[in-house]
Amino acid sequence: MKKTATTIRVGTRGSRLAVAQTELALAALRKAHPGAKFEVVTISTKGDVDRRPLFTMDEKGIFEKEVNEAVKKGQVDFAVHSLKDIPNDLSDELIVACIPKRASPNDVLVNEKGQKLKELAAGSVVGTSSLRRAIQLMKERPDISVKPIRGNVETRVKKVISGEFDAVVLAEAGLTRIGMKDVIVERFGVRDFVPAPGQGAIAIVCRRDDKKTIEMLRSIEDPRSRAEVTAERALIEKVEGGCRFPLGAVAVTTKEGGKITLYASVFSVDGSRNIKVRKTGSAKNAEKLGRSVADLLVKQGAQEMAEGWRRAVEEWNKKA
Ligand SMILES: NCc1[nH]cc(CCC(=O)O)c1CC(=O)O
Repeated sequence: MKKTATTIRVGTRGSRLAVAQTELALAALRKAHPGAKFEVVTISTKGDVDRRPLFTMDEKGIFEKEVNEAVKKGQVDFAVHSLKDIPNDLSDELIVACIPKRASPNDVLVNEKGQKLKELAAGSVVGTSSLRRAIQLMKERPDISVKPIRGNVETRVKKVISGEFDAVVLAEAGLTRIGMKDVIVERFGVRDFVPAPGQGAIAIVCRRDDKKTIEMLRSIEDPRSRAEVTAERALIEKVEGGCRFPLGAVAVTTKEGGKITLYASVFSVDGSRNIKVRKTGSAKNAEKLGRSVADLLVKQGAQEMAEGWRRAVEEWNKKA
């Protein structure tokens, strides 16, 4: 009798972006494993009813955690996430088994009128819930008003179209993946407007002891992307955990390959101080590069800045 292939269950959040990313990963996996059968299991989480926290970022990854729980329990074989949304301290039973080829890490400005950041009228209301984006916007344009915005990517775009916001800042990767890149007006350079660590990368999480799945996922691993995000995440590991702190970090593989340059940027609460660091190192030792850039940041006072943010965020949360 013909043996039927077992179906591999794939967990994802239900947002349009999460589903699109899962389909992208599956398209690559199907190519590498033509015989394999996949079933997408949408795990609806609290995050999908529009409850992402605002500026607090305290609960980073809570919704992704729910999906990872399903992996742990064996309800699904692996889960597909935005790397940027999953915390460094993954549960011991789980691993990031695969980083597929990363999309652009850049942030972009979205609005209806085709206005670049420089061209927005004074007093324009720009939406973002990221401290990192907010502080970089305010530094460029102290005369605009940066306000928190809720909702998933398409909701945020709708809020610009409806006129509730004059513009929003989003990740180019997310907009592109859900087929909405035509609303992009301006693409910020990663050295001027430093993205979040891991931005643009997809992480596939599975059980550490599931050798078969790990092996299969390895077929779509992109070593360059892995090295880049490893450097970025090693950096946040060493600088105050990264939460509640507007830390930008992006690693860029050099043209010749083999080496990566890691750019990092942190701001003080009032935006008056900005520490920017850059270092190039071997892609083979990406973790070491991340740690050494962290050391450079700390030497220049990043830890004191982080403490300032911790206090400020506590105050905001009390008021919220
Ligand atoms: N926090 C939400 C989130 N998580 C991943 C993306 C986009 C894709 C990515 O950054 O990899 C977004 C939206 C955004 O930041 O615009």
